Amino acid sequence: MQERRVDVAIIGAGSAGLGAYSAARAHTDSVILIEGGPYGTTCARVGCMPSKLLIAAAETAHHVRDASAYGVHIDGDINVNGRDVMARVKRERDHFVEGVIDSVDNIDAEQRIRGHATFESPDTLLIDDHTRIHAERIVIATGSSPDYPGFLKAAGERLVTNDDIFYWDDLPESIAVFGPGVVGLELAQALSRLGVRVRMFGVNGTIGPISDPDIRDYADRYFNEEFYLDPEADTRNVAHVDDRVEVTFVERDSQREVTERFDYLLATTGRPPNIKGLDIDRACLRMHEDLPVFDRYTLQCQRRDGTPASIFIAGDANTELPLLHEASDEGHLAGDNAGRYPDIRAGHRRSMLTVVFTDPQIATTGQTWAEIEQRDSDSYAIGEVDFKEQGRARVMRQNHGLLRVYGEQGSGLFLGAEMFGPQAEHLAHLLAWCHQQRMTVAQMLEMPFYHPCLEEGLRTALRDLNAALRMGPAMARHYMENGPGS
Ligand SMILES: Cc1cc2nc3c(=O)[nH]c(=O)nc-3n(C[C@H](O)[C@H](O)[C@H](O)COP(=O)(O)OP(=O)(O)OC[C@H]3O[C@@H](n4cnc5c(N)ncnc54)[C@H](O)[C@@H]3O)c2cc1C
Ligand SMILES: NC(=O)c1ccc[n+]([C@@H]2O[C@H](COP(=O)([O-])OP(=O)(O)OC[C@H]3O[C@@H](n4cnc5c(N)ncnc54)[C@H](O)[C@@H]3O)[C@@H](O)[C@H]2O)c1
Repeated sequence: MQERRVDVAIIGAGSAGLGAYSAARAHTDSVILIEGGPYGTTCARVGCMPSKLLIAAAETAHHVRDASAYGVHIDGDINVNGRDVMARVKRERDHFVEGVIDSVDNIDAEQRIRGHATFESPDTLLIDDHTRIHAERIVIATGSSPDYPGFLKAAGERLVTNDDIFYWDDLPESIAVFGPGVVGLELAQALSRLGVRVRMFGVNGTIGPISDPDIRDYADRYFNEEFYLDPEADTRNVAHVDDRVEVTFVERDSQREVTERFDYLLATTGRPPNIKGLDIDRACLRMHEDLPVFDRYTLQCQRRDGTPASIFIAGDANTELPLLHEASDEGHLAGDNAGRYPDIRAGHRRSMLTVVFTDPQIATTGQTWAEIEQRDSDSYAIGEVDFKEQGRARVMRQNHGLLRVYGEQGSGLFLGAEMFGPQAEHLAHLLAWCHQQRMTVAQMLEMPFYHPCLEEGLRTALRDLNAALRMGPAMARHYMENGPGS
């Protein structure tokens, strides 16, 4: 067994771990980055990037199919070639992975090590059975992994997760998707638009990160126009039959028990943090529901007696906001604090922003409806816009969706928003920036709004909210002052 002594050890060379490495290096050369799996990060290999590549192909197929509605007729059959689709997904994915691997290659070989890390004590890590690392400070940046309930294992080899599908050479004919969360919705709609027969099953009625019931119901109706989605499914059986998957379920509308066969069962039922495999009990940390207790501003964990530990936790591993930009921010913060320990600093945390790349997109920012409705009912107000009559959305045949904005009575502060709407990624950024600047709804309405743009829909929702806050005039219907459809 080799023995090493370092100032800072970082477990995991994903997006958070790489950020932690560069921040810790600003304080000391005595840093080691430990990776137990392949280099390349979850985001580039099996996450953000390949999923967006598959969605890009699906959007293209969708636009081509929709072209005749504009009078643009594409003669002949539209042929989605699954092998070509997957070849591009993998080629571009590999390009992104190579970029990450290049940056890892630039790290001094002495400062990185391959192998699975476990705690031997609060300041000692074992790397497989070949190295013992004594580290003054440790950053846990081990990410998360797909997990699924036991009954899905009956699908045998036909059970797949996001770790598998971006290695496919071709598209399947059919797929049953369990879990209408963020991963599931993006993949189910993309596969459906690429011609795959999709059925999607949930358990508790939730759809993605939407907590606002009006938006959830809208999204439920909309997705069901494209593919079968039952967010509260009654699944009776899953079996592996003739090298396919057989799912028996109660069909949503007919309430009949139906048995259908699929090529694959895709489990997108959540991604718990990679904490269990760390022998975390030997780190002697204070735990809550199997996770180390940590401070979100410093990412520092606590010892069992409640005093600060020299262990930090960043990225999906801490489960707070399992998103790429948060993993990267948290990695830098944890690495900086591990480097400067014990003189640690509170880091800047941004306003919450999530985007789901379905069509229409789902986005949330600031406080969610679930947080808002915890308040006294007379302390907030809600404004909304339905995109059905929104001018630019109608021009683009993207006039579907609902945007709801929340504001504080008395102060007029903008509190947050949830939306299911066209190009919501852009509207959500504007709203997140206003939220972080702590703007009032009235201040937001003082900003320029170009015509004809989707942002005019946002202005309608803000005017509606300002009126509900009793800080602006009541909404006028068919108000044409700002141009048609605004
Ligand atoms: C299909 C999919 C689509 C996504 N799309 C988006 C998106 O569009 N936008 C967005 O913001 N986010 C998206 N995400 C989420 C985003 O990918 C993650 O939040 C982000 O990659 C987390 O980074 P991380 O560094 O915490 O984890 P990772 O990148 O997973 O890094 C953790 C690393 O730790 C290693 N490791 C684990 N345990 C050990 C151990 N004991 N010893 C040594 N090494 C270990 C792992 O091998 C891994 O390399 C998506 C996720 C998925 C699955
Ligand atoms: N666009 C993005 O930013 C993006 C894309 C993908 C993933 N991510 C990140 O990855 C995280 C993990 O995503 P995820 O979709 O794996 O998890 P998730 O927690 O978002 O969704 C899991 C879904 O599975 C459902 N579910 C649980 N048990 C089930 C069962 N037995 N049968 C059917 N459904 C069941 C849950 O109700 C939920 O809807 C997200 O929280 C997100 O932060 C982000």
